Amino acid sequence: MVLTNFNGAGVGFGFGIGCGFGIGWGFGGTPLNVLGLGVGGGCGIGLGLGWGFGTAFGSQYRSSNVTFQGIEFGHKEHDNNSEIKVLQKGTQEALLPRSKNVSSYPITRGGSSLQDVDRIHTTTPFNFLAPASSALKLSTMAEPRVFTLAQVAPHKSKYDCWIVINGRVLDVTKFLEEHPGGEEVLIELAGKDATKGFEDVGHSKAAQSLLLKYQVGVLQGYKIQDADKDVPLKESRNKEMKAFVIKDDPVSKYAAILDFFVPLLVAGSYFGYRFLSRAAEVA
Ligand code: HEM
Repeated sequence: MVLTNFNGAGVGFGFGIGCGFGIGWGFGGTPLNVLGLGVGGGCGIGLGLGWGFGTAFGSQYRSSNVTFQGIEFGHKEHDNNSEIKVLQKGTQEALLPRSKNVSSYPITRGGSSLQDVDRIHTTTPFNFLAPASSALKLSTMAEPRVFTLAQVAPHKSKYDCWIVINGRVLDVTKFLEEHPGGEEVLIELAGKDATKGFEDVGHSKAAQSLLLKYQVGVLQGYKIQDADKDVPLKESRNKEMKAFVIKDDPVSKYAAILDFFVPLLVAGSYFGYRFLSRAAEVA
């Protein structure tokens, strides 16, 4: 669970006769479903129930899972049992256990024992996370650009941020703000080999597929397997995602609605009761 602070438009209730200010319950954040303390000013009508608009301040607990292109990113346990499908020359498919790191398949150090491996497909629909365009760019590249660590090292700022993961040289400048783990970790490792950090976190398969999107070359001493030009590359089913979407916890949404209406009901009943008893007295 993650605590999120918000400050958004709110609705407050004021009690009094005539005009007055009230402190009550408010909604804020986007979408307007977050409960917080609201401060509102309003004029009383009739029995003096005042409504006002103000600002709501508060905190909301949300699930730490994030949704990216409609897919929930969790932790590595999510896909521990899944398998990786590796297409080999021709149409034959081979299944490899998940325990092997997907990012190590298409790239091997100093020549490879996986000469027949052409391209990675996953059994989960994560292919489209690395858009076809970038996969195409990589797989059809005659020779990927080769960099030494010394050449990667100068790209170490927030505005020009490269890291190396499993021999892939990645330009993650545009990914910094989107990274669910925060931009700081990436900036800290900018210009360096971040393989250990990346693997220690236990990134999901989806995260590993994302690496392809940011690859600009390979580290000297590593080699990308040739892609099989006969296998057509599928176009991305989804458009490229611009931002992460925080998935709201449905429970807190209902709780917020309940918290909003219960006080309203109580106040309504009280003023209704007073109105009726006064009417009975007059009669
Ligand atoms: C291009 C490289 C990277 C990509 C594409 C990437 C992607 C992601 C994604 C998609 C997540 C969400 C959780 C998941 O699906 O695993 C995540 C979480 C995270 N990443 Fe990365 N990441 C990268 C590099 C790194 C590096 C180098 C570090 C640190 C050394 C790091 C640290 C973290 C942390 C701390 C989290 C949060 C984990 C949590 O919520 O428990 N990431 N990353």
